[in-house]
Amino acid sequence: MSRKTSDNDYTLRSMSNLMGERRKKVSDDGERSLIKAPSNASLSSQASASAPTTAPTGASSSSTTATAGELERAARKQFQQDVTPAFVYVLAAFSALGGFLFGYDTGVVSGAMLLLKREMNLSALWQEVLVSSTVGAAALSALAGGFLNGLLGRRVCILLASFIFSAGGVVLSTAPNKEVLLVGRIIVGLGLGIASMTVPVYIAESSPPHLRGQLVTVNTLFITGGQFIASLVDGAFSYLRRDGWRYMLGMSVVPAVLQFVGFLFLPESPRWLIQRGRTQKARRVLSQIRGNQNIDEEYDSIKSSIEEEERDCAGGGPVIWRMLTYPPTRRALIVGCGLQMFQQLSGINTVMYYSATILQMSGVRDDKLAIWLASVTAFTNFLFTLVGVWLVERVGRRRLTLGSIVGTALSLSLLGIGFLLSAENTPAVTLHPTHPATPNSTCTRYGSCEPCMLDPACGFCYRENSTSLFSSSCVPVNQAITGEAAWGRCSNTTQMSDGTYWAYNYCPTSYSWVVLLGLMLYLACFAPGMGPMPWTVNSEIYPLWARSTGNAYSAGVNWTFNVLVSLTFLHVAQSLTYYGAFFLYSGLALLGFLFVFSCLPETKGRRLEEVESLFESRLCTCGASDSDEGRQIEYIRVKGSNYHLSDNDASDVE
Ligand SMILES: O[C@H]1[C@H](O)[C@@H](O)[C@H](O)[C@@H](O)[C@H]1O
Repeated sequence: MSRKTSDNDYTLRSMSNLMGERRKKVSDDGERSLIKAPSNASLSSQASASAPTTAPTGASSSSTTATAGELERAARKQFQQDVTPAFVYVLAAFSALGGFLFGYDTGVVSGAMLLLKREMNLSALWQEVLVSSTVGAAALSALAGGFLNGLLGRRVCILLASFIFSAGGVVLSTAPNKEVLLVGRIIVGLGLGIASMTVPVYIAESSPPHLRGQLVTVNTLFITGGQFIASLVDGAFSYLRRDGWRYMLGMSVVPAVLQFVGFLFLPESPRWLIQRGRTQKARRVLSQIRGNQNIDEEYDSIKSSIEEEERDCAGGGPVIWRMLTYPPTRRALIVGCGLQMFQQLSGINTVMYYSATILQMSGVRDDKLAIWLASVTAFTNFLFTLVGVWLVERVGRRRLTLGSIVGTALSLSLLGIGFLLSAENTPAVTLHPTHPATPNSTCTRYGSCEPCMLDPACGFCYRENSTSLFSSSCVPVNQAITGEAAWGRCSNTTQMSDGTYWAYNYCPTSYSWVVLLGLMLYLACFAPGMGPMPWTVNSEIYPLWARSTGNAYSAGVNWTFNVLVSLTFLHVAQSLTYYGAFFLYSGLALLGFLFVFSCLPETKGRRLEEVESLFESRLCTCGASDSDEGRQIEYIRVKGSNYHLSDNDASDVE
């Protein structure tokens, strides 16, 4: 608690220990020279210096010149080879199957719904209920997951989640009617909530500090990978005349069973074991996941930090109450929940959900092709999450998130501009037919495509020749099949042989390239930072006693805003237009930037036990109040430490 440790201190200390113990051979310009291990301080200072450094050589008389960066890189590489057994990667990969299921189950439903609504004759309300029931159930079970994690441990919770996923998959694929489908979707949501909050915590607690960010970010890579695979499965099974949705929804059983079996053999988190007093087991697990590294230092540090926590946080009341009344954890919770909220407010799931519509706007009018091309969007999200995995330990969480959210805000504005240009140049309605079947239809009132498209009850029916649109009308939609008009020229299919088209949810435009560019830029900016960092940061900012509760609440916030944003998107677009909606999300992302800028400290390279101290600093002003400062100083006194309130003011508190 009272440790004042610089970034990477642990990693560098361990590196220099290794180097000191064994005098590593480091290859430089093809010449092998024995480099004397620098002390921790000198390694740190060398690392910060940019001038070339002459590395003192031991046996060799020739001196080798290496920059501090090269030295650090070589030492880091050697260190990582020595202390990162393959087991940690296996453990992270099996855990991240939870992320895969998260992505698959949230992604597959849009394609499944296209088939289901036809086969089961689902009303719009039932479709909405089936989609959002999973996300709603996930929000609730994420909250319950906090309690279960503390009680049963991370491993049992992951086993439970994969069991629930498997059961949900079986129910969905065999459902005889929509009521059973709803039960299946709720079951899957219960698994999702538990997995989404447990997996990042489990990976973070098992990883060595220098890999933690990367391995937790792999979980988000699996989420976006799951969404991508789901889009391919949707495309493939959309050709089946009957029961395609059963395969789409049922396929999730495969990764769920794989994860369940894998976790029968994987160990519990060593931190949870120590907290529960199962110290022998914890030591065995630590040795297993740290390979040939000496685990004493890490074990002692976790243990003493838990003992301190138990002493200081012995006060009663539920964990969430203790978190809210203790300034460092309150600030951490605000940062964690705020990040998750802004992730969803930046509109990722509207972009993912409406990518088919956006693609249609760009001229892809064939439904099947639009479904296939939507997988290009999902793939872009996946690809750029990979960039995040690569960057997280290089540039750190804070800079990655800040850069990502600025880019996200700008590309959302570009999307807004694309929609604005399309709206300004929207084609006029030239014909105003009526039909006795829909006497009170609002569709006949509209003079152009834009307002017609924004009304969910109407669609735009138009004929196109090579240069312009002519004979266009706004007609009511067939509520059972939104791909068709209720009557008239466009009532049989979306594209007629004479060049007549039915556009539902979009308008023909020549500015679609701006929208497409905005979409690609959006994903390229969002996916490396704002996509994974909320999950990664949340897995590391809470002390052990508050970790599962903190993650439960922040995951709950993520799911709640997910359902809020995706359910309200069409209504927001209706009242503000599409461009208004995207400008709104852009503004919200800018607010998110201010929030991240003032609240998110850098956690890269620190041991989990050290991260709490970052939220004791006055520099992190989120959630601080005047009375807190007194409490905080008192708290530091109780610890009897010389802890610096912040690195900058360097004033010790006795
Ligand atoms: O981090 C993930 C990821 O960005 C997904 O693409 C998105 O669908 C989820 O809502 C989000 O939590």
